[in-house]
Formats: sequence, structure tokens, C-alpha cells
Amino acid sequence: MSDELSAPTEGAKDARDLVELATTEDSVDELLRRGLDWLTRVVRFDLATLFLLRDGKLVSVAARGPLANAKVRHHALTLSEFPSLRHALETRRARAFTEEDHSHGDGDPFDGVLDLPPGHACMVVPLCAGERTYGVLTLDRAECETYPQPVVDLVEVYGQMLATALQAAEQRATFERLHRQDHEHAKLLEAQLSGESEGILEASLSPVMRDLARRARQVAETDTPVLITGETGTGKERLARAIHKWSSRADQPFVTLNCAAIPAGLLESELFGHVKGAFTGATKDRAGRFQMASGGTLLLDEVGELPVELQAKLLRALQEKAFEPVGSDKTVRSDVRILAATHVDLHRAIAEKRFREDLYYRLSVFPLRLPPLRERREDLAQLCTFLLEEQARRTGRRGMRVSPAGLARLESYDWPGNLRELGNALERATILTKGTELGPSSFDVVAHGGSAHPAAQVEPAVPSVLDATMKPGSVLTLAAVQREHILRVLTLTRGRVYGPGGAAALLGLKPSTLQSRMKKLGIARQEQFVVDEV
Ligand SMILES: Nc1ncnc2c1ncn2[C@@H]1O[C@H](COP(=O)(O)OP(=O)(O)OP(=O)(O)O)[C@@H](O)[C@H]1O
Repeated sequence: MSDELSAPTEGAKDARDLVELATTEDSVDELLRRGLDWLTRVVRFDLATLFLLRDGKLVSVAARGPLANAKVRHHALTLSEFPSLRHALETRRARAFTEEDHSHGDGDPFDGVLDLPPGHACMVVPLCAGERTYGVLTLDRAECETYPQPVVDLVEVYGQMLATALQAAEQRATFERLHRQDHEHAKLLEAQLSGESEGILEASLSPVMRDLARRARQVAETDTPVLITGETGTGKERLARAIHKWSSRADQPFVTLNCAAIPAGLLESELFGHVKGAFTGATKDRAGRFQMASGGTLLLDEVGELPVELQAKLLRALQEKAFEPVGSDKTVRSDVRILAATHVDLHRAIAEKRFREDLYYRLSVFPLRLPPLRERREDLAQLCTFLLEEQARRTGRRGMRVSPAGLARLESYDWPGNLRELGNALERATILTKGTELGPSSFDVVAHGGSAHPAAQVEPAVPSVLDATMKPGSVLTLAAVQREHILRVLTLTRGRVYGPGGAAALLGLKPSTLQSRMKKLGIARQEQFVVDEV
């Protein structure tokens, strides 16, 4: 190797550094800078220039050496005017140029930019990885000599490594962009569905609710665990989302785990993740909700349903902010703010040894009890307006309102299913009403003391399938009747589709058949219906 043109190398160390460079997670700029540093160690040059391909042009993006002036740094070459550069890119081979090449070929790439002597040492190295061609590296030296082949071969390997690193950096950037897009998309969808609102909390007319909202906002600013209690459908999950939104973690993930919806055997893996091979079917590593919620908030919904064996593990994760994924002995740390919700009486569960007392005290540092709807009837009118607006965003049916008489009817009912039941009643009424006003006859609910499940006893507000006095103009389509019936049964089962007592069993259908029928009839997997699926 010519001493003039190759720098003294440190053999294995240089090779190792090159491999390290190719696997680095640096940004592209940093990568190019470090790449040129490395090159200085193994080859002599007065100018090394990295050109990247952009719209048929080779644009200088980095330069190094005593000749690297401002003009060089802003230099651009039209590829079609330099057949020898094109050839190097097409053949993917580095090559040195001789005096002969310069006099018969396409001229020097730096003509007009630098005053290099004829016959000076010059080399062009393509930057290619996989199918991609990124650009070229050119090396120039003011001496009249030709780079020997061993030096060209070495720099060619460098070019391949650098291109591989560029490819990895590009893939990383694409991945991060997609990840950001996904995150923003998910936030947008969530905002559209929920109206980006915590609902009627601070604007409540009920003093109890307003006080609760005030305390929730205060605790939101801290990392204190909050235990939200309340009957089914009172808005526990919504309140948890509000606490997350009001906290400094708002830009981080909000993750929920419904402890009642997941088979006990899978809960540990759902919470803490698992490693490949941890159990049959664990074909790859999978993150649990704790990891997914890292930096954000994790809501443990129906926490009272958590099996006792898992409660000890959860307690440790809360105390030490550390846990081991199933099948792994590696401890994972995760900074997560825990919120828990339950509709069951945890004191009773403790007395019956179904819930650990130490875990209860850990979770219930700051308890918040959501009142049932019957204790905040003053909010009914506002809630109807709010829920109808939310429904309109989902279904497109705008302008619906409840008439004063309709409201009186709603106020006379006990709402055992609380806000969820109210939302379902409004949706049913909207489907069955032609105009925009929902009057008393639009609602199939009965006054206090009536059935807890309105669908079971009340006279239908629309002609029933068996109605003998049905007139031609009032005949409902079969699809409408099916839709209404399914909605009623879903209300009855609190949205549960699967299992004994689930809607599918009551309707005598396979759950998958019911799911596909719901899809066909436009009964979406709306939040209020999904209580048994994750
Ligand atoms: N503050 C609120 N303002 C308006 N609507 C609300 C509010 N809270 C809840 N809702 C409505 O009530 C429905 C039930 O809310 P959510 O799922 O939060 O209740 P939950 O108490 O967690 O129910 P469950 O105990 O069954 O899990 C939601 O779909 C939402 O539309």
C-alpha cells in the first residue's frame, strides 16, 4: 500500500470502530461527521466529500480536509453530466481515477470549485446498501498520483458500512415518524369519540360532583394512587381519564386494564408482559400494560376482581416500581401512575379474604366516590345534551333534544345502570324517533320502584313486532327490529356479549354470530357496550 496515500492504520481497532459506526443510533448528521473522522485515520486526502442523491443531483452534505471550503460544502453535481460517477453508482464499485480518465472522461467534479492539478489522486466510492443507493464519497488529494487498489478496496468497504448505517438511520427516522403519526392519530380518534372532554364534572350542578371534581383536579397534579369507587356506569373510567388529562403526564399514554375481562391465567402476562417461550403460545416477547403505560397512567379497572396470587405481585410493583415479566428474571423498571376503579365493596372483599388489605391501603391513598345518577338528578338535563352531542359525533344524527316532558320522564326513573344506561336510552330513543325531539313516549323507562331493567317490563315506545294494530306506514324493517332488540339485550347484560348471561346466550346465538350481526346493523363496539372484552 502506498505510504503516501494510506494513513497508518491500527488494523483490528479501526475495523471494530467501523462496525461500531455502522450500528450506532446517531442522527444522520452525526453519523456523517463521525464517518469522516474515521476515514481520516485510514486514508490520506486533502478533501473528502460526501454527496447524497437528491432528485437526480448529488448534493454535498459534508466535507473534510484542508480543501473543504464553503464552495465545496454547497457544491451539487447533476448526475447525468458525470458518466463516470453514474457508472460507479451502477456497478456499485469504488474506483480510482487516473490522469487519462480526467482527460478523456467527464471532467473533474470540482472543476470551477477547486483548482486541483491535472492527474491528482482522486477516488469515487458509491454509498449503497441493499437496494438503495444513497450517494457517493469522493476523495481528492493535490498530489499527482493514483490511489492504489488496496486503498480503494478498503474505502469501498467503508462506503458500504456507511451506507448501511445511513439505511438504519433512515429506517429509524421512518419508524419514529410512523410512531408519532400513530400516537397523534390515536389521540385524535380518542378526542373525536370523547369530544375531548371529561364530561359533566366541573360543570355539574350537583355540589357533591363539583366537590369531587375539585378534589380530582387537585390530586391529578400528584403521583398519588387514586381509588375511584362507584356503581356501574357512573363514569369511573371517564373520571380516571380526566385525572390523567389534568396531570403532567397528559402527553404520555393512558392505559387501562379491565381485571374482570381477562382470564385469570393471562392476567399476569397482561400486566407485566412475558418473554418468548414463557408459556405455550408465547412466541415472542410481549410488553405488559405496565410497560405500555411507562411515563403515563395505568388504570386498573375492576381491581376487586384481581386474583389474590397476583395482588402480591401488584403490590411489589407499586412499592418498588419494578417487576419481572413472566418467564424472565430480569427486573424491569417502569414509572407509572396508578389509578384503580371498582364497583364492588373492597372492605367486604377484604373481610372475605378476597382482597389484600395492604394492597387496598396502597391503592386507596386518595379515594374518590362517584355518586349514582339518582343522587345527582339535577345534572340530567345537562347530561342529556352532552350525551346527545357525543352520540351525534359518532352517528351523525344531529340536533336531537329532550323535550321538558321527556326530561320529566327521565327524572322519574332510578337509573340503576347510571350514565351508561342513560346514554343507551338516549341512543335507543334517537333511533326510534323520526324528528329531533325526544318526548316521554320516546323513553322506555318507568318511574321509581319500577324494574331495574326497563326493557323487561315497559311498553315499547314504538310498535312492537306483535302489535296487532300496526298500520302500513308504521311498519318497522326487520333490520330495525333486530337492531332495537339487540340494543335492549345489550343494555340488559351491561354490554356483555360472551359467557353465561351474556347477550349471545340470551339471544341463542354464537358470540361471533352476534358480533358480526352487530357490525352489520351498525351497532359499533362502543365504549358503553364493551365490558367483557379488552
Ligand atoms: N362525567 C361524565 N359526563 C358525561 N358522560 C359521562 C360521564 N362519565 C361517564 N359518562 C358516560 O357514561 C358511560 C359510562 O362511563 P364509564 O365507562 O366511565 O363508567 P364506569 O363507572 O367506568 O363503568 P363500569 O363500572 O361499568 O366500568 C360512558 O360511556 C360515558 O358516555
